[in-house]
Amino acid sequence: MFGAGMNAETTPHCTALGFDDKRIQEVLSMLRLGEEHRAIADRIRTQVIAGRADELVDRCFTAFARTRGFSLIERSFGAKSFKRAWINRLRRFGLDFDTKEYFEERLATAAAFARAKIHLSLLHLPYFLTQEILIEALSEKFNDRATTLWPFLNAVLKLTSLDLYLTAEGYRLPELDELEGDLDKLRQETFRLRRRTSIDELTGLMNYAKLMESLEQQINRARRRGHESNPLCLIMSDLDFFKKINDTYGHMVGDLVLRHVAGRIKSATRDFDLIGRFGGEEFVIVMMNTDLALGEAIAERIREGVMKAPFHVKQYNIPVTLSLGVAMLRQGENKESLLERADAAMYEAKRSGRNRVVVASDS
Ligand SMILES: Nc1nc2c(ncn2[C@@H]2O[C@H](COP(=O)(O)OP(=O)(O)OP(=O)(O)O)[C@@H](O)[C@H]2O)c(=O)[nH]1
Repeated sequence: MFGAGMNAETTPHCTALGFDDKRIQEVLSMLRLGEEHRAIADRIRTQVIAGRADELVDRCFTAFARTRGFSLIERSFGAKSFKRAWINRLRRFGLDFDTKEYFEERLATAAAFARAKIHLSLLHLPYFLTQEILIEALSEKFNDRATTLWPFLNAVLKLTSLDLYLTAEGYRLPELDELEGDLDKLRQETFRLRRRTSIDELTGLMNYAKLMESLEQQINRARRRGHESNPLCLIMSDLDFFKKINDTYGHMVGDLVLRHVAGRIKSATRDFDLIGRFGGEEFVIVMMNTDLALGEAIAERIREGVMKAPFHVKQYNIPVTLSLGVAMLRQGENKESLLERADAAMYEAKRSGRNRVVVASDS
């Protein structure tokens, strides 16, 4: 609202528009407003405005209230309170113009008007009218004695310029809000897209692309740090006779089974192991700082975790087992070769009866 009171402790509009102490000083020096204007503004308040603020505003308020667009001010802020605020602001003319609070009040007022979609020129008008009132009142008081009058007129012009400048700045705030809102939406969209491109929607595990990217990164890391001290193991696991589950209970139940299996694999592994859905009913686990013996133990734990109890899906109890192949990264080996060896070990587990772990030879 025009001239409404404000909370001196917070200056959010100043902050949003970058009006820190340095920028405030820049603005004041641009307008050549200095210490001497404090004293002049003081004299204007005490010698010209004091006791006459109502009358001075009254002189032009009726005409102002007839301007096109005033009804918008009336609707948004109320004509009476707008007038009262104008009078209060006149009483405080130029008071503490070099403080953050002064800037904040004008910026906040302008932002409120801009948000109410009231045109900037309509808010500029009371400042121009205030300027006119004061020039008239000063001319009357000093009887047009130019040399005495000039410093006062000069202060009135500069302080009005400051108010107009701050008003125009404050009008930018809704635009910034909008930009910030758009940025927020963009961030959310990016986040959503990133999730969609890296997460398997059914199980919440990494999808194939993300899994491959992470595997590549971990292999490079293991290479940099040395295979000996940083062994890397990979498990390829595949549900046994999953086609039968789909055929018996339907594809939707099959999907839920896959989701439950993913959950049990997660519980059987460590927080820092990487788990991904490799394809239909195949899961891959990448384990850093894990040698073949430990890799095998974790694969065993996964197998037992899945087998230990049937999955309750809808009204069915569905037993599921996994076949798993484990391979450890060899010196100079790439991800394709590592995956192939783990896959071959997994097929070996299938061939030799399923529901078991086979370890690929590391030599
Ligand atoms: N419900 C569901 N089924 C899938 C999905 N992806 C693959 N499948 C099914 O998984 C089954 C895999 O069957 P097969 O490759 O013959 O293997 P299996 O029946 O598990 O037998 P073994 O692997 O030899 O033990 C097929 O019926 C696929 O349609 C999926 O996302 N959801």
